[in-house]
Amino acid sequence: MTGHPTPPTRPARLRLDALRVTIDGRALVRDLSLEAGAGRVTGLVGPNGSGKSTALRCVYRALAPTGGAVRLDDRDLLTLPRRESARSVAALTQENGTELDFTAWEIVALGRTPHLRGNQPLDARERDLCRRAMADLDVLHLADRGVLTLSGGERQRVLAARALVQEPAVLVLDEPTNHLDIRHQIQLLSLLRRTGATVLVVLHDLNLAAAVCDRVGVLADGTLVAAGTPGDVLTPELVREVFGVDATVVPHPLTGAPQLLYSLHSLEGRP
Ligand SMILES: Nc1ncnc2c1ncn2[C@@H]1O[C@H](COP(=O)(O)OP(=O)(O)OP(=O)(O)O)[C@@H](O)[C@H]1O
Repeated sequence: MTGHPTPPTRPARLRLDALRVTIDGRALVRDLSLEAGAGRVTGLVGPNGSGKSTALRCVYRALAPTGGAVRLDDRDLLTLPRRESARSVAALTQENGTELDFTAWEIVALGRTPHLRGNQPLDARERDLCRRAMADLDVLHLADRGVLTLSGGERQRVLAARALVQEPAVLVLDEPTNHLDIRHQIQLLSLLRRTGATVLVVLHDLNLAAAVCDRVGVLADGTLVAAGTPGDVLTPELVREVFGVDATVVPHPLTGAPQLLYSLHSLEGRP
């Protein structure tokens, strides 16, 4: 055996092109067009039920859209053989099954599956890759633990390591900071900026989105209502209109990124 056939993938430009999802006559995503630049971090934000996860599910092919296309560079992702799209796109989502009682190491190693043939074992580079991803996410000490015994945050970090070792061209993440304490939130988001992959990430925390994203798309009721840099998009007017919340926006004193300040009175006078 002379090593594995698939070299680390280069980032690809990801384009959602008039993406539409209709289920039981209800439009969950309406003609969504959004570009995630190669090697850039693009965020998707919006209220509960606005269609963020549904759009993301089309990208990692858990759901076939009713219309439109998902393009990787100029290839139509949805017509690629599953194995090929699995090599290009890694997903960290709320529906990653970890019900099997594998060890944390085994779960992370599964990230290499799309690159392997049959029962081919990991080579030295791949084992090193797994070790480094686990160290980066602070879970190397948990390598021999069964995932079912891990806390929510520990498990989330193991799944993040699994997505990273896939060395994908595109990384899609649905609320990746779920369960994570603030230190591990910052650790994961700063890792995202360093992967070099094209990242499309759903975040609820607008301040984290402003800190990590090059561009942000805002969904409301399945429709893209704004897209641009966090500074252009995350304005008090937009937050009021889309989320129904009064926010004060100030520049972060160290980075200049917009930071939204709320108070318990931010809903006052609103239905
Ligand atoms: N399979 C389905 N069948 C019917 N309705 C669905 C289905 N999947 C999602 N929906 C509905 O579509 C809407 C959008 O759901 P989606 O999960 O994409 O929202 P979201 O923006 O990710 O929300 P959240 O912030 O709460 O995670 C919701 O009203 C949801 O109830």
